[in-house]
Amino acid sequence: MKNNEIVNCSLPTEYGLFQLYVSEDPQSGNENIALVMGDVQNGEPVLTRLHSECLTGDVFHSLRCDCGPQLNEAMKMIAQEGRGVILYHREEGRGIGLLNKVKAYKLQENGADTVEANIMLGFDVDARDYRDAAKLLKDLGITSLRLITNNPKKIEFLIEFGFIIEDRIPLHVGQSPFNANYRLTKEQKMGHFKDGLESN
Ligand SMILES: Nc1nc2c(ncn2[C@@H]2O[C@H](COP(=O)(O)OP(=O)(O)OP(=O)(O)O)[C@@H](O)[C@H]2O)c(=O)[nH]1
Ligand SMILES: [Zn+2]
Repeated sequence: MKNNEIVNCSLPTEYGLFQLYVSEDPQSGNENIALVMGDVQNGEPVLTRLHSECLTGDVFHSLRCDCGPQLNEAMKMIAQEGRGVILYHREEGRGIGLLNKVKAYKLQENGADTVEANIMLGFDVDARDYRDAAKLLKDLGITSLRLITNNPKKIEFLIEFGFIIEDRIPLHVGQSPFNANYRLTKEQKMGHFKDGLESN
């Protein structure tokens, strides 16, 4: 089996200097993305954010979700420590893609919650597959993590994939009246940890 090609360059950001790594899966052609700061191969647990792509939140500052502030906060936390990784996982809309996420948003405007909307469209509640992203993390020589998340499924997956999760760090940002139902559904129907879904 052919190995992934991995390229990198430096990426100065508002939060500090990261190294941008991009790998391409030879079978699927999918690109995987990691922003790395500091020495992440020295065996110490690495502060890590496995961030699911959200064009509307990450780029357009949408208040329908909490993704944009979560990404910014995670970059800030990593910059403060001078060490860590953002894995930017390109499975928009919990894996259903942007077009279908917009269909789901439209259904939500007529009363469905995020889970019901996915089901009405014929999708799993959460269609994400983290394997490619986790592979890039392994390729970067990382084995042990302090994971920034409110989602227990990400922890379960990474443990199954062979990582040691030394700690979980909740995120407390991105709350707005526009995403109150979205956060409530994550807590009540998707099992997300409550601590990060409320303001600090
Ligand atoms: N299908 C669908 N996807 C959504 C919706 N709102 C946000 N998303 C996507 O959900 C993903 C983020 O997932 P979340 O459940 O908010 O959070 P998480 O990444 O699982 O957990 P954290 O690590 O705590 O942030 C992004 O890919 C968003 O595009 C929605 O209403 N429907
Ligand atoms: Zn979002």
